[in-house]
Amino acid sequence: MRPALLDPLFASLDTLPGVGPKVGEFLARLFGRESIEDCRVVDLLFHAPHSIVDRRHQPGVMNALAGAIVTIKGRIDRHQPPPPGRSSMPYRVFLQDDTGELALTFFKVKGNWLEKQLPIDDIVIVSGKVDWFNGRASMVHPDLMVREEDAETMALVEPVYGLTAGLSPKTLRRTIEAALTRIPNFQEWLDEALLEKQDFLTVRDAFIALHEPRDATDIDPRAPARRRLAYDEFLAGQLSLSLVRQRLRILPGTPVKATGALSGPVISALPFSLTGSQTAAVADILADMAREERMLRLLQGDVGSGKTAVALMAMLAAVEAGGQAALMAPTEILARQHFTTLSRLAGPAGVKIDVLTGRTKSRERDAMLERLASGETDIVIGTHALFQDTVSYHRLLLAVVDEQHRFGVHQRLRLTAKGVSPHMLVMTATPIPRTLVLAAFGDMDVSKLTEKPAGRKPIQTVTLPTERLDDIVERLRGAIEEGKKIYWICPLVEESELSDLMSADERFQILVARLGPVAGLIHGRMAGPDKDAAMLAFKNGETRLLVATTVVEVGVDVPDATIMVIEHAERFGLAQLHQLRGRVGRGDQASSCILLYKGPLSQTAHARLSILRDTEDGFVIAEEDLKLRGEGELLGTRQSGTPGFRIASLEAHADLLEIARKDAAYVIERDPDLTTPRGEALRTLLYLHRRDEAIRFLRAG
Ligand SMILES: Nc1ncnc2c1ncn2[C@@H]1O[C@H](COP(=O)(O)OP(=O)(O)OP(=O)(O)O)[C@@H](O)[C@H]1O
Repeated sequence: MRPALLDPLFASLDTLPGVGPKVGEFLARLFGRESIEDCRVVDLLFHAPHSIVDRRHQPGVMNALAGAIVTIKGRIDRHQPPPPGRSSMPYRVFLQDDTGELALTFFKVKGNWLEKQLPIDDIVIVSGKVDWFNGRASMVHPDLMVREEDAETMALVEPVYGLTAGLSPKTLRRTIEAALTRIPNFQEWLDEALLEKQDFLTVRDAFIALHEPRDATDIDPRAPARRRLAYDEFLAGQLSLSLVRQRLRILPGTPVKATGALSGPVISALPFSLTGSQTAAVADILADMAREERMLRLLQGDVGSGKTAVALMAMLAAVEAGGQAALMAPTEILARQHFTTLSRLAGPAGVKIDVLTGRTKSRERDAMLERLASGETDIVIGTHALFQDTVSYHRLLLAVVDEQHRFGVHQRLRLTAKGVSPHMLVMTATPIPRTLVLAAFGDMDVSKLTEKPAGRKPIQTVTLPTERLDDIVERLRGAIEEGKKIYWICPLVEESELSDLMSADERFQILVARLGPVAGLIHGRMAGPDKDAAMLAFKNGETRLLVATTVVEVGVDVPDATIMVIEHAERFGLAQLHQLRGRVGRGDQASSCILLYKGPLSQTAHARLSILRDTEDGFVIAEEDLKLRGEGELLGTRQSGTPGFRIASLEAHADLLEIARKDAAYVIERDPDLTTPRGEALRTLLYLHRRDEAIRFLRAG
């Protein structure tokens, strides 16, 4: 049971003042959750600021750098409302300081609030982003405007947070401030000696310091508050992994003897022969599965290296031994794609396959659950719906978890907690650095697919500025006429006033207007069946160009798609670009990838794109990504930190990971059921970091 002391932090977000349905929806989107019901107050605490606004530094208008957020104190000189009847023109208020003039620019101004708030000759302090145009400085909708006499009320240093369209910085900050008041006084779960040695803050102080930075050094991952929280995050992860391993040792596995009765015919019907790496991985897996001990193996393979075929061979072995296998995919699209592929490959051999996702209708679902429970179904594919409490298996011998790069042990834990003890194969895309494997999975056996299937041609990658868009569209017209298939990737779905990113919707309209009805559209906010239809139309060739967001990033397999255009490539993380690009070059035709960027590029962004242009080796890319991200440039939405961690970063906190691993081992050895006072406190830690599923394994849980 979760300690009562955590209740205020695990209350739903809408228990915080100012969080209604609208703000709730924005926050859910910010945290990547379906709805506000899935968000807790504690989520806000872990949403760390990525920079600060420092209003102590007031450079003067003429010294303000374009694009920088600056604070300027000056006298209001004059107002320039839009001419009558031209309300779409901006309202400008001119402010002067010793160095020059700044135009405060406002759109859609109603009433006379500006005259009241910024009367002529008043001295005011404004803060916001400065733009330069023809030697004139302007600031569009300042973030802050206060009169000189109210200056004390102004926060001199403010944290800046990642936002989502519609959510204002002010609202988010107010909500986070409210969340901070809910932090209880925790019983310390760290060892006294470690606290002293590392000079760690208490958890409560660390959260407060995280959200109340006093200067830029407080934003650095090495800041004391972040180190404390990162350590806790690693410790919670390592502890829960150790608890699982301890449990795994207790529950024996069932030895699985592959007979070849199914895999034989399936292999001979494959349209290709397995690569050496695939064969070796299959051999490793079958050897593990034949043992009494349960398998816990990681299958790593670069994009397009053919992990699915390996997983299929393992699943067939389970079926041959009279059992069942489950394959859990990270997304609905992928679950359905696996279903189609595996049905095609294994269906003819008489293997019964079902697909179960959150979207499966209740009647169909009931029938499916019955088939699973009776053992009629051999292989079930699905999303996390597979491991809900209502699902019971006849004889589950193997669980394959296709994690791609959503690392975490949660689903695996849930499965083990169901009392079944299948062998476990975890698949991840992109070779990931060893430290990351350790952080995400603990010590696991690893098989790697180092070879690409024969006949693959290198993907020709070019980087081009957005200005070349028209040429590209013309070239695509030619390519479509030749029968080629093209992905066009956009970063966001919605048109946002705050950003100049081209949304998928908007790009789709433009491309249809230019190229005709050959284009399709797919994005995360579409209804499930619409997504399927869009994918299918592209697969079948009814559409030849698929405008997509990153929903196609993981696993999507359309082998005859050969061209990919990625818009705003500079905004994606390297590993993510590698994943995206991996959607082409999956067949024997030559493929190309066009990375469109909007300049000017920062040095890091430039380096990032060059690496991608120069190599297709996922391992090199992953290592470089880790190195480059360290430069503090927060590009890419999900790739901006270490996957699966909210504060901890392997790059900045590798030393802490090692300590946490030892600490966890020490605890488990002496207090395997977490019953000592420290053990009790550590349970709170596990809940706080949502690693509490491990607690169910404890005898006194
Ligand atoms: N040995 C092989 N020879 C030729 N083609 C193969 C071989 N193995 C798999 N393929 C094909 O290569 C493509 C990629 O395989 P698969 O979808 O399993 O990749 P993956 O490793 O899951 O990659 P990603 O992570 O990019 O999705 C598929 O179209 C598959 O049919």
